[in-house]
Amino acid sequence: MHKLVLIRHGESTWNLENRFTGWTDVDLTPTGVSQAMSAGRLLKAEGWDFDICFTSVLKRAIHTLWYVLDEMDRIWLPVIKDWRLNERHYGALQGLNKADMAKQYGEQQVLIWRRSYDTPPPALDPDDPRGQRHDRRYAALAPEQIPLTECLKDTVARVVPCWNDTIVPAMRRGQRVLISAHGNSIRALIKHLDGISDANIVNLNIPNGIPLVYEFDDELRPLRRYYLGDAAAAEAAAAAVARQGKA
Ligand SMILES: O=C(O)[C@@H](CO)OP(=O)(O)O
Repeated sequence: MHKLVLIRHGESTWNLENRFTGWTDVDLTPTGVSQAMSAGRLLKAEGWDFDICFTSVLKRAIHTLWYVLDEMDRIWLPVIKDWRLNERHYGALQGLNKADMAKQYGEQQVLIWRRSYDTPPPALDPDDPRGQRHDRRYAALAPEQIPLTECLKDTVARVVPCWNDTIVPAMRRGQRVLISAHGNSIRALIKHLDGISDANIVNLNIPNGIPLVYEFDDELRPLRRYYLGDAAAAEAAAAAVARQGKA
C-alpha cells in the first residue's frame, strides 16, 4: 500500500482578511504558523516520515512545509517547488473581499466563482499590476501559460500533469511523499483521484493546516482519504471555509 500526505497551507494574511488570493504571494499569519507547527508535531507523534516533498512556488505553502518539517526534524529533505501546485488563479477578484463581493453580486455568484468547476472569475488585464506576467519566478513559462484567471477545470489541467510527471514516479520508486499546497490545487487533485463529479466538487472545502492522508493500492488506485487528528474539528474548519463566501 502507498500513502501520501497533503496539507493546505496554514492561515494566510489574506485568509484572515477574507480576500481572494489566488497567485498573490501573501505570508502566513501567526495562527497559520502555529497550525503548520501543530501539523508537524501531529505527523511526528503519529510516526509519519517522508522521503520527498512537493510544494507550490508561493510562500504560504513553502513556509507551511518548512514549519511542518522543522517540527519533524526533517528540514533536510528534498523539496520540489512546482508552479503547477499553485492556488487557482483568481483573476480580477484577487485582492477583493469575499463577503463584500457576496453583498455586491450575491452569494450564488460568489459560490460559482469560488467553487464551480468550469466558470472562471473575470480575467485580469494582462497589464494589471496584480498579474504575474512580470514575476521572475515564472520566467521559464511562455506568457500565455501564466493565467489571467482560472476555473477549477483549468487548475486540474496543470495539477494532474504535475501529479503524473513528478509525484507518481516518486511514489512508484517507493518514496513517501508530502505535498504542501492550496485549497483549490488540492481540490483539483482530489477531483482527479476520487473521480468527483463536476456538480459535487462544489461542496468540497479544504481546511488550513490539517494533514490529509491518502491511501492507495499497489496500482496507485485511491482506497480512502481522511484527516489526521480530530475529524470533527477538520469538518468544522472546512465548513468555516465554505462560509467565507457569505455576505
Ligand atoms: O482566495 C483564495 O485563493 C482561495 C484560498 O484561500 O479562496 P477560496 O476558498 O475562496 O477558493
